[in-house]
Amino acid sequence: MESAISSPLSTSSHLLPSPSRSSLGSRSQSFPSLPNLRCPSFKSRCFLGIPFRSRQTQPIRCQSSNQQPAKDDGFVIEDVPHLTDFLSNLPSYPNPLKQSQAYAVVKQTFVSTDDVVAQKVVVQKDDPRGVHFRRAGPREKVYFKSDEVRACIVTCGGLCPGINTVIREIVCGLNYMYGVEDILGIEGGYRGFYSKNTLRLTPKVVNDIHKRGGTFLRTSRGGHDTNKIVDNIQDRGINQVYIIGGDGTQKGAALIYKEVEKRGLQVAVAGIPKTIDNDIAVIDKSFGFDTAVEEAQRAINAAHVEVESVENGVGIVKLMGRYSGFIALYATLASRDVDCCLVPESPFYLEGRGGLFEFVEERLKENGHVVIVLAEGAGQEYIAQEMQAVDGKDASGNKLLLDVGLWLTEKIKDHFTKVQKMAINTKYIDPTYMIRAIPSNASDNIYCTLLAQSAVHGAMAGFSGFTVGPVNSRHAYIPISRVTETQNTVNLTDRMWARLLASTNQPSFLEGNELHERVDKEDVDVINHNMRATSI
Ligand SMILES: Nc1ncnc2c1ncn2[C@@H]1O[C@H](COP(=O)(O)OP(=O)(O)O)[C@@H](O)[C@H]1O
Ligand SMILES: O=P(O)(O)OC[C@H]1O[C@](O)(COP(=O)(O)O)[C@@H](O)[C@@H]1O
Ligand SMILES: [Mg+2]
Repeated sequence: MESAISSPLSTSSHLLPSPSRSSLGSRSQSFPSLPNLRCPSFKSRCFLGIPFRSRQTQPIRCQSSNQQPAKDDGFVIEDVPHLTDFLSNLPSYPNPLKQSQAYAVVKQTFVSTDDVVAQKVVVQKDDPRGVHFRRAGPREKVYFKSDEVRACIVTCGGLCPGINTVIREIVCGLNYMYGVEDILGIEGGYRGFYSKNTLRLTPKVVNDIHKRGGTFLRTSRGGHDTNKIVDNIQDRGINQVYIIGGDGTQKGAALIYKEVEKRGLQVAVAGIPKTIDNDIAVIDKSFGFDTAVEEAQRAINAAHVEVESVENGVGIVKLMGRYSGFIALYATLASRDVDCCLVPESPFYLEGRGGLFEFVEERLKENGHVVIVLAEGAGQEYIAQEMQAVDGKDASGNKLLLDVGLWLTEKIKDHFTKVQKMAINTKYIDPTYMIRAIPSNASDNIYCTLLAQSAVHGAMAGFSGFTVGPVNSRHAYIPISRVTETQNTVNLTDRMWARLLASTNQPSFLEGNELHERVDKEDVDVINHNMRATSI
């Protein structure tokens, strides 16, 4: 690999020529006719004659660079920063992948600088073209010499199947594709930058780690100190930082990027989104989610076997999902043994007509047993009202949740024995840590590989302050702020939730037209948010 990098580079005939970044000629170009459209963080940039939009600006309608009126078709790019935004004279080099045997027969090794991924694929004829993200993948030019790269990897937040695969593939991707040999592991999350020694990572060291659960680099909550971290990055001569973690971690990554930019350092900061809850916005799905849904089947199956074997058996399985009930929803749909699924987005109530107790009673009479799956964030307001618990937080500032599974088990037990005078058999299963701790399955492993490689290509190409992930199945570079400003939640007005209701035939816990009235008034995200906050 090294010799391939240092050998003279030839342009393979199979490579389609793609315009270089500078040939687009518009990164630092201003638009005299549109003086107010400057984007503070990305400067004034243009793509196919259309300025990029930052989060601070409104959607832009513009003229092309030759001052011909551009077609106003509502095309918007939400682009990621590039090192040349603040280091204008940074030299670039031909991508060593040009010499790669693996890519020798690939029709188009490099992603065209013009390629973008549409956020919305279901559209109507007259809709504006909408928001797009830069397509991920290798670029013809890189902004780092391979032997000058000193990369580091850090993992933060809770565990999730697949973290080790991402670590492994970043190391192998950097080494095998780009000939990078200097890769450091930061131990124990963000605080490891300034409180621990680093680990040397090589393909050999990480060879088998994808077969294990957890994180080879260990993790932590809290301890994010931007200045100390960036001081450390600077002191160690690190110039590529790969940060694997959830929404909290990505917020931390954005602060690191901003500080790096402020100090004018040639450091690429790449975020790889991790969350078992699947609550990261914009991307299709987070890694480890499929594995978690699969593993949850074992807990649901165990609950079903238990309650089927006794009289009036009530099985309760609590799954992960602080604010988003995706694991509960998908695990329920996959299982077919679940009678009722409760998620944080959908309020429920226990007593009276249409309530959970009535439903449980009906199912017990009908089948002799019932299985309830609930996400950990479901019904929190309900429990808090009763328990008057103090608002606890973890080291990262996340609200500590009360155990809804235990609470519901007690409530059901109480109701049937004391009020209904009916003997029931409750079985409560909380498989959270058993699920989180397993290695990722085959499809998540492949997904993790793509994420890692996309991150490596992006950093080598000089992008920074970005998160990588699939948008409508195509990997894209997404501004970090886009994945941290909102959370992905189960949309009760989507067909997926209706599919669940149709499959379990559970009550919707919503009075008649209440939901539809709200849909008319507000947009879907607001509804989800309101539903979480509604007291029941
Ligand atoms: N708003 C924030 N700004 C900076 N760092 C943050 C922020 N929120 C969380 N972090 C840091 O990110 C790391 C992981 O956050 P946490 O919420 O525990 O997990 P996750 O990233 O999985 O959501 C912790 O080290 C925490 O200090
Ligand atoms: O007990 P821990 O390690 O703090 O983790 C519990 C939390 O971690 C999660 O599994 C994932 O949370 P993060 O993605 O924020 O790390 C949640 O579902 C759960 O509430
Ligand atoms: Mg989080």
